[in-house]
Amino acid sequence: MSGEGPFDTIGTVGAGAYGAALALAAARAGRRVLLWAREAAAVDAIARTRQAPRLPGITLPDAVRGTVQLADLAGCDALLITVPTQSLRAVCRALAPLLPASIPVISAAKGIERGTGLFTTQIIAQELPAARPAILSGPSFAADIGKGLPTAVTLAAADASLAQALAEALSSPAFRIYHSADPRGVEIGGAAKNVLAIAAGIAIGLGYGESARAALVARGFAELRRFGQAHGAQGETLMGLSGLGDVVLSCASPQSRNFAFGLALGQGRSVTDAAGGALAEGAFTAQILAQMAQAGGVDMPIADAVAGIIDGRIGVREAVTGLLARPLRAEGEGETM
Ligand SMILES: NC(=O)C1=CN([C@@H]2O[C@H](COP(=O)(O)OP(=O)(O)OC[C@H]3O[C@@H](n4cnc5c(N)ncnc54)[C@H](O)[C@@H]3O)[C@@H](O)[C@H]2O)C=CC1
Ligand SMILES: O=C(CO)COP(=O)(O)O
Repeated sequence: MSGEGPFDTIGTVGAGAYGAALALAAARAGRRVLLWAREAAAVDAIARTRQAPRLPGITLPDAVRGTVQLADLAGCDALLITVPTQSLRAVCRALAPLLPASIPVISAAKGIERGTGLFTTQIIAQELPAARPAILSGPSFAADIGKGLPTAVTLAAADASLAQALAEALSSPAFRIYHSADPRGVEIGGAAKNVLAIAAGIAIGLGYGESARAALVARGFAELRRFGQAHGAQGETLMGLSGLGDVVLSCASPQSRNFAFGLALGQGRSVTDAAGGALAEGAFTAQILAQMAQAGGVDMPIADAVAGIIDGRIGVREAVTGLLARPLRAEGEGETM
């Protein structure tokens, strides 16, 4: 026993696809859930139909209650924040005067903040200095969680006993949460895999085939590991669910919005309409990831190519030609993990 908890009531902040899915997962784990949404229409829909608008066809149990009042979250034992990375700071700032000290605040966003280069647990630490930040990440489509399909993710916090207690409180038979004391490793995997998924989508959209995709995924994962190593991530974290696991899922499935965004780019759609209104976190992270890599002397040609395409610095075919023209070298050169 860790002495943490009990985590009877969980607040989920953001009622998009993943917020609704994690609210449902927490309810299946036996928690009461308060689901905060910015949009009153989402809360109304949940009350009337028991369905969240962004997770259609999935019934939320009565243990999940919606609210538009941020202050209602003050009574929760832990929070799960599921708003996009670039909105996380604003949401934490609004929560700051409301939350009790030491409350665990778990980010489920997968990205890096533009302008600061901060990971999501660092944003939480800055804006909610009395809270205890954690991160939940790993291969898990909201729709799969919603349907109760088997899913496994990692929950990490600097305090290992907190990570374990939260993982136990939120796990259920079909939603298995492994725990870790390496939040940086977990959040790097989630952020970088989105950029790699865009690259994989581009390769398929261009018609380059499955062999090219496999090569890109393997070389992309080598980049992710180099970046992780430079930022103090543990090798086993990067090789685990939140790193390799999510790279495999997101680079292989058109269900991934990041992959679908890349696919549309490869098929000739413009950056402005390739996402089709869906959230592709990698489009917001690519540039800052490439900048951080460059500043730290980490070679990340695939992330750099994706950033160049999104910034309009380089065309899709030109970017791929550039990758293919790189000098051949020994596999594993410069990698020690
Ligand atoms: N959908 C999925 O399968 C998964 C999503 N994630 C991550 O979860 C995060 C959210 O993704 P989704 O829920 O899928 O996106 P979504 O687009 O379905 O929903 C995002 C929600 O955030 C809310 N929001 C945005 N800015 C806000 C702000 N400033 N204040 C308050 N609310 C705000 C929106 O109203 C919306 O309800 C992303 O970082 C994503 O990478 C992680 C794993 C799986
Ligand atoms: O992170 C995810 C699966 O683990 C969801 O991927 P997308 O955000 O690309 O849809």
